[in-house]
Amino acid sequence: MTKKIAVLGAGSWGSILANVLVENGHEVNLWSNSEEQVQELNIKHTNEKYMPGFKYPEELVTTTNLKDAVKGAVAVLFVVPTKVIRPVAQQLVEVLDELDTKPLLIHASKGLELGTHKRISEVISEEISAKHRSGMVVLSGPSHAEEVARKDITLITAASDDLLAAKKVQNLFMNNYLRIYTNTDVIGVETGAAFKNVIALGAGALHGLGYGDDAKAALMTRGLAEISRLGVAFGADPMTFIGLSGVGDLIVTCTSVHSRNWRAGDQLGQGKSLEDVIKDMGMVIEGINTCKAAYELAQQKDIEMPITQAIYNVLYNGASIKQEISGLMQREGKTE
Ligand SMILES: NC(=O)C1=CN([C@@H]2O[C@H](COP(=O)(O)OP(=O)(O)OC[C@H]3O[C@@H](n4cnc5c(N)ncnc54)[C@H](OP(=O)(O)O)[C@@H]3O)[C@@H](O)[C@H]2O)C=CC1
Ligand SMILES: O=C(CO)COP(=O)(O)O
Repeated sequence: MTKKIAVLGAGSWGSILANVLVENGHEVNLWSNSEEQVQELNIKHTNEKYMPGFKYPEELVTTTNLKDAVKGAVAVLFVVPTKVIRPVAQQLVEVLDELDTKPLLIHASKGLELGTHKRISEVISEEISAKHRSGMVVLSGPSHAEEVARKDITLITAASDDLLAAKKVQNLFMNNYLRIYTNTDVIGVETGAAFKNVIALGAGALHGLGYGDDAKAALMTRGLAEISRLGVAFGADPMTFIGLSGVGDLIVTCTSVHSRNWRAGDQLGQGKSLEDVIKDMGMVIEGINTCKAAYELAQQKDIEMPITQAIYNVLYNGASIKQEISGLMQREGKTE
């Protein structure tokens, strides 16, 4: 049955998830913060900055008016960078109050809020109370917009404390190339999604420096140990980290040329400055802020996270990547 859905964020992932929903027969309003992008999407049905060469369906409606986008929507999907989740939620709650509606809220972003270290669903729930929403679901897992755009096979997770709400999201998004699994470990799914971006920066850096597959496997394996350690300290179920939003997303982000985090690390490894990497990427590199949040949390909770600390030193203290790798290798011998 056709449902009206609002998608907030017209970047690579937001616009492609909106495309999936249109293909699944839903009425979709995509909210953008740029009048120029709205014109491009509504008239030419393209989004050259974020998804070059892709043709969007004519049925997709893009607008800068949040109220128009949300009016009548049974679900609202956040797909904006983590750093603007709170201000966007603050804008949305005003509109929901005015419209007096209570949609299902979904988010597909990956990160932790800087400063508070809160998970994205926590930030949204803080700004939009139960009075203005009918549920909160996290959509996450190994998925690059570029591959979903060409209908490659992709499997992801819909996580919620409320299994019925997760099942609704499963039904909205599932089709013959996108398969959704439900999950009730929201903390595990969100922390796995956030922290894998930090390790992906490291995987890219190893590639940029010319290291091989042994080093990549080592980083991913010991990186997963750090992700699980910190996630469990948040209250996650350790088993979640061997699922799609854990090792699944770690694999795709540490090995794919589509990953902005991997590409950023690769360029750092080749000697480009962080400032230039950010400027030239033109898209969000979530791992940079998440690394700071993860580093601070590890310090606060006294959790051993040597790889995260090394990446933090490179990003925030101007340390040399080679020296950090050497420091990691010279640590005293450990039991696995
Ligand atoms: N790309 C992917 O394959 C995947 C991405 N994700 C996650 O999805 C989230 C979004 O990523 P992605 O779409 O790739 O990012 P992009 O950098 O491609 O796009 C971000 C979009 O958000 C918009 N935006 C930024 N600030 C605001 C604001 N205040 N109000 C409204 N819109 C705003 C940007 O607009 P502007 O052009 O004005 O900057 C841009 O359209 C991230 O957390 C990412 O980790 C998850 C899975 C896959
Ligand atoms: O989360 C992603 C893949 O699952 C996208 O990763 P990047 O943000 O590094 O492109």
